[in-house]
Amino acid sequence: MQQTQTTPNGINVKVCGMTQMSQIQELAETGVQFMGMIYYPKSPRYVYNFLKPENIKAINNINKVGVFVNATADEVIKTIDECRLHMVQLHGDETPKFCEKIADYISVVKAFRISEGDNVRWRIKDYTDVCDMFLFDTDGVGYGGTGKKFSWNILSDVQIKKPYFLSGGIESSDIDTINDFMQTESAKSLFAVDINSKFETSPGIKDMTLVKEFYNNVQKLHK
Ligand SMILES: O=C(O)c1ccccc1N[C@@H]1O[C@H](COP(=O)(O)O)[C@@H](O)[C@H]1O
Repeated sequence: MQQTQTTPNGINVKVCGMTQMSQIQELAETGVQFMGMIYYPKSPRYVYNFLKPENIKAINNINKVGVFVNATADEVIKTIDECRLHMVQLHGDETPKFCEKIADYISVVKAFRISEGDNVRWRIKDYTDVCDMFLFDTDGVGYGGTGKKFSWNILSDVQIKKPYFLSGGIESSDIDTINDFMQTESAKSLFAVDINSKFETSPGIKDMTLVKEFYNNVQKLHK
């Protein structure tokens, strides 16, 4: 079976922090383009607390994104092979050199945890030539999955030359704001929205009714 096709004219959806095989299958059947699994042992969504590599490897009907935080290159590469990942999201303090090394093996999404007042242009500049995509999340305590809302206006006036994921505390009620954002210049390279903790009943367990409703609403949006 083929993994999910991405959306050419609208935007894609990534559901991150998946830990339940039945929910992963439900996502794939719904048509959701990307599902993320957290390979960070300190996260309550650490995927190996729930699933074995051989079970993850067997999933072949949705794009599988592995989320890592300051892992070694050996760990990342071993996991790519063990779980047959399609993409990795580097969500820690990885250097451009590290991203470049991993990009020799697989598509790399570099995540930036951004605070108010950050110079986004400066933060991304050394990564543009060594990554495939970017992801923008909110800075906060810990590395991610905090549910803290990202201020999308931080991206205005920044020319982002890579397709990017918008992330950080996105919830169902954001659909109109996403629509408005999609009409702006900043959304030219917007590739996907990334949802996580705001769609959970507990860490790693998604409210699938809420997820499907959000996905269906996003499919109706166009730039
Ligand atoms: O979800 C986690 O536990 C996590 C841990 C470490 C790094 C990243 C993590 N998740 C990523 O965080 C963003 C935002 O999530 P939220 O919407 O604020 O809950 C999301 O992209 C996940 O990929």
